Amino acid sequence: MATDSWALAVDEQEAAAESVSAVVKTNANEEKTDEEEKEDRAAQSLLNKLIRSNLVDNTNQVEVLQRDPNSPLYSVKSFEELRLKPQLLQGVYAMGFNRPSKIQENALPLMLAEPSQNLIAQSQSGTGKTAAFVLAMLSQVEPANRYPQCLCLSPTYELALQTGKVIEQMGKFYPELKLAYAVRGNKLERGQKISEQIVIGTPGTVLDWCSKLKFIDPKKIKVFVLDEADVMIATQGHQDQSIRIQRMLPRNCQMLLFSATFEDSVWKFAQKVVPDPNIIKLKREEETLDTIKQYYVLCSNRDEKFQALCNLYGAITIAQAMIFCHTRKTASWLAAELSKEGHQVALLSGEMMVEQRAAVIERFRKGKEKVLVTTNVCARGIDVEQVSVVINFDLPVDKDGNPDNETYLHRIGRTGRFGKRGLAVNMVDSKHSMSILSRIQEHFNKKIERLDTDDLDEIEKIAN
Ligand SMILES: Nc1ncnc2c1ncn2[C@@H]1O[C@H](COP(=O)(O)OP(=O)(O)OP(=O)(O)O)[C@@H](O)[C@H]1O
Repeated sequence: MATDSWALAVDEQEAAAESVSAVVKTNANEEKTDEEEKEDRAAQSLLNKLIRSNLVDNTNQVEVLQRDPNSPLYSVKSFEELRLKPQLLQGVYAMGFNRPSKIQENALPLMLAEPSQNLIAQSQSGTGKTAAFVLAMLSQVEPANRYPQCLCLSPTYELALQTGKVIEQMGKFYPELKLAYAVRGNKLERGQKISEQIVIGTPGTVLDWCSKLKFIDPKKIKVFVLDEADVMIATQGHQDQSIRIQRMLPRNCQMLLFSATFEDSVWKFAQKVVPDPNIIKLKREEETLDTIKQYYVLCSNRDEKFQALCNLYGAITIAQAMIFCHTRKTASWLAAELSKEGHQVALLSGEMMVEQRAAVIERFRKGKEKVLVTTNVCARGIDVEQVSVVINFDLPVDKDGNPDNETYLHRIGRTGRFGKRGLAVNMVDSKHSMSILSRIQEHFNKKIERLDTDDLDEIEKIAN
């Protein structure tokens, strides 16, 4: 154990603490993990929405499986071709959209077809799913009718608000159109009926409003949207509630389900809530290590790692860099030490509120800081395109201490589109982390070269 790294020791301490509480409260702990996972994914999703300034392009193939082979699906190249109502077209252009995104050009003709079609659609975050289903809802709603006709489920209050904003923006040329939020804390008087035409909310409250409290007549719903299905199913409760809501809707109600990822569990859930679906899948772009120069630096402890990082600092700050640590504690420590050395660094940490995190990322994106210190959990799913240097202050490992190859690839890989050159430096400070590095190297079959940070010529070499 003496040769093991500090990070490992921290890991072990944390794991030990976790197992103690697990023994004390097994069931509660399981629920908490579930809840934490949901919060983590929901926060991530919200963060992406807050920091996203435009559409994420995707050059990969779209897979379309149509329910009715006799109605060929052709994708549209312009919003005009969709024959949207004039107010909606106005709304779309007012938002600055010139043409449909890939998922929109495939999904919209299907969602707007007569008779109505059900759809399960998967496409990575930021590709225009929200705008797609908002257009579908707004196309079907009849503003003159003062009762809920479209129902949209979101995993959290904050995500519901974000979708609500899109509905408001896109529907702004329909002055009579109103939106209600079915979220905890939004209390209505008993016996009241909702007059808003679109209701967006979280499953628990929507279920109460449809059944117990009868604020909504589910039989009048024409379009049912289940957004962020992958985030939604991270909580068992949400799945059951969504299914119960779906069962109350009329048979001819259009059911639409959207998800950024499509693991088996999402697929199973999707099939339960969307009968006879058409399916559209847009694959995520593959990341590769082909254009990345990978190095490792051999150290014997955390202080040496810090020293090596300081030696490298001039070279890495030619571009923007992200430094990954295993724990929040290390990240905070490192950011503080770098600041003491006079370096301007930003810290992105799990303790921060989502809004604070979004602000940190925004500043970094604008180049206000050149170095961002963070942990993996925090940075998962965040694409900061201009980052070309990644330092693994701690190598990515899974819960069992094995190499986490997927995270390694995600941290330093590049998609075809951003195929610029990049640099990755891995800090190794024990036999254990050396063995992790070897396994990562073997897994990707890509050589990771040794770098001596005391050798100025070598540092010069990597900087160019
Ligand atoms: N056709 C378009 N043209 C230009 N911008 C668009 C278009 N459609 C959507 N956008 C913009 O692109 C960004 C991402 O879109 P959107 O939020 O709909 O993606 P999403 O796939 O729903 O993401 P998530 O999975 O995070 O919910 C938003 O800022 C949105 O305003």
